[in-house]
Amino acid sequence: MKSGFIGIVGRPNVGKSTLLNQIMGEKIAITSDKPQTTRNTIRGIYTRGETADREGVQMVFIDTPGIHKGRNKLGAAMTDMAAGTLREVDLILFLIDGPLSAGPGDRYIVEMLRTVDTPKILVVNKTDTMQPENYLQIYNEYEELGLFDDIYGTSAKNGTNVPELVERIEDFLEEGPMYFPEDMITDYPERFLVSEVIREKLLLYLQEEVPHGVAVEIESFREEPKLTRISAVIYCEKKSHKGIIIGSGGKKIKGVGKAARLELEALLGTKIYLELFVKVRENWRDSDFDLSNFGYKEKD
Ligand SMILES: Nc1nc2c(ncn2[C@@H]2O[C@H](COP(=O)(O)OP(=O)(O)OP(=O)(O)O)[C@@H](O)[C@H]2O)c(=O)[nH]1
Repeated sequence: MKSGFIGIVGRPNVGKSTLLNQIMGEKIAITSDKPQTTRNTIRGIYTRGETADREGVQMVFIDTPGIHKGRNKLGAAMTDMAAGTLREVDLILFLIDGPLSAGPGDRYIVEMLRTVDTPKILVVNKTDTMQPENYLQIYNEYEELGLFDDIYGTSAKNGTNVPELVERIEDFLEEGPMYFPEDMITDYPERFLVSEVIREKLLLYLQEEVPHGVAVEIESFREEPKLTRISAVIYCEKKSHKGIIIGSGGKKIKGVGKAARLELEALLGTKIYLELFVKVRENWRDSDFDLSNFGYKEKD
């Protein structure tokens, strides 16, 4: 069979998680319309068994966090993680959703990609929002760079051209082992999934500057026969943020907890008792200790 690792890179909000979910056909990466949602690397594993006329394939997708010029240590650590990923994978999918001339974000990634030998496919996503002439302009602009082995237009949201892209990815993979069991979709521990779902709900319920200064840590995760008990701490940067997260009479935090619990019950297929606490930890985004503690940075 063929197998390999595929890194997905692109500016925040271009649709990396949506594409991954579309390929996998199941919700594993967390999406939201606020940028910088995905802080950790999430893997999706796509396995197609061998049939009479086709060999089997296993693709291990690595969803890198949004690469961007880091203004603080969190941003810089995210960019480092993504750059390291690019060198190790068998193929890079670079997602964009607009012209190169539109902003510095994509240019920054293009410059990074120039330094990496790994084969690359450019994915022009959100074609459902583009006029054909806009698509053509983007296509030409990028083709002139001479950096990509192929260019695909997709709508990750609708699934347009996604199966074709998956087929093309296969061309870049070589004979290799099954890295993971056939029925495994993601190797991320449930704990991580839980913290991401809680964080996603926070992003939905909170406005403006608070969400990105928020981290979620799972304190305990206990599986009982008919119930999973989870207790999680939401860390925020300021005392005033704590008040916003809790809301008057605890309304906000109850809403977050309920929405997270319902989704987690569906995802994990069990009843859940979810307890949420809010704590203030000033400047956690600039602290090396806290970054590694929350799992956003490799420990030294
Ligand atoms: N119209 C349209 N919207 C899309 C498409 N793909 C993704 N989106 C939307 O774009 C937003 C961002 O999508 P994500 O998948 O979270 O983006 P991401 O690149 O993973 O973002 P980060 O995790 O922040 O790096 C969401 O609101 C998606 O619904 C698409 O093909 N068409």
